[in-house]
Amino acid sequence: MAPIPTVTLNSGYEIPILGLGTWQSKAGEVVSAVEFAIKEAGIRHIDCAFAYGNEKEVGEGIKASGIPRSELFITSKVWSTWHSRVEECVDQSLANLGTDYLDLCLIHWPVVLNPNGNHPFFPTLPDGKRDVIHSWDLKDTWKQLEDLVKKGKVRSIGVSNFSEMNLEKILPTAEIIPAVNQLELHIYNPQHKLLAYLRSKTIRPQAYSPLGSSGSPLVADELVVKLAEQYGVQPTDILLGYLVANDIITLPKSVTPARIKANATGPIDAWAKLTKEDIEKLDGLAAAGKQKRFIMPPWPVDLGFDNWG
Ligand SMILES: NC(=O)C1=CN([C@@H]2O[C@H](COP(=O)(O)OP(=O)(O)OC[C@H]3O[C@@H](n4cnc5c(N)ncnc54)[C@H](OP(=O)(O)O)[C@@H]3O)[C@@H](O)[C@H]2O)C=CC1
Ligand SMILES: O=C[C@H](O)[C@@H](O)[C@@H](O)[C@H](O)C(=O)O
Repeated sequence: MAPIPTVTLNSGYEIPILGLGTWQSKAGEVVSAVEFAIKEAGIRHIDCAFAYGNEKEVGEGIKASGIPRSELFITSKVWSTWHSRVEECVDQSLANLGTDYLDLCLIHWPVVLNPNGNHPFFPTLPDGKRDVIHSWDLKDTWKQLEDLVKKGKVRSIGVSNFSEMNLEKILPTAEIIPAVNQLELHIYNPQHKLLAYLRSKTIRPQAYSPLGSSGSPLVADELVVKLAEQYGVQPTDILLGYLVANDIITLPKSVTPARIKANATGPIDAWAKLTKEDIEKLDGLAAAGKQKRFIMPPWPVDLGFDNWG
């Protein structure tokens, strides 16, 4: 099995271009999924988050794989109720994952939720809306992450779900430029303008929900099905290969062994087969009327994204 190619982050560290997503992977399924991904599918990159509530089981899967920690790339994310307590959040992720450092740690969302509200993860106000602290300055969250790099608890730091508007809130005072911005990226939400901005700042994009999230709805797209038939590959290979061809770090989630294996190998072959014209056609689908986001939590604030809502 050929190793999955890596790309270099602005921090100098290498990251495998394909990883395994773990959001909504049930505790009872994720241990064996992670073990299988590492042992049998050549996956070395696992995308986790404190808020997913399954990092302990992900850690068990990592341990069961028997692969040395130094060969793995593990990402976690600081949840919105922990912006004022970044180290506390990261320490819990480290303990759950059974490691003493993260390869990458992200701010999960550029929205701060009340740490003293009516729920530890999703506090709400009496009107049912999320209980957001509007006065918090995102650069203070970023500074805490920079301090964790200095302490050796995290190697690279980045953001997730940040528009240009929110990146501009941290970049002027940042000592460390974010290594990545993890975003919803796929054929129906390619965010071309934001990607050009990120590249101008050396920030690498990471694609979440590359298959359209739960149930992988994007596999039914007409052009994707046509290209898959033409090249004798799976529609998922076209969806993931398209992102990899655009130099985007891609994070498909699965708890199904055959799919985990297919997602780790197929896209690299598909990437080699896709022509410039194929990529241009896939790049143009959203502008031609198929623009769609699948992940739009009810944040009661403007995130500064095009095509939100
Ligand atoms: N930063 C953020 O805010 C976010 C980050 N993420 C990250 O990105 C990851 C991926 O995104 P996610 O939203 O989970 O969705 P994906 O686009 O990865 O789709 C996951 C779905 O596709 C199915 N699937 C996977 N592989 C195949 C295949 N080869 N053939 C058919 N179906 C397949 C899975 O089923 P099954 O598991 O049953 O096999 C699951 O239902 C997350 O798990 C998480 O790590 C996601 C959303 C937001
Ligand atoms: O990483 C996954 C997603 O960001 C997920 O954590 C959120 O969409 C969350 O369910 C929410 O409702 O805000």
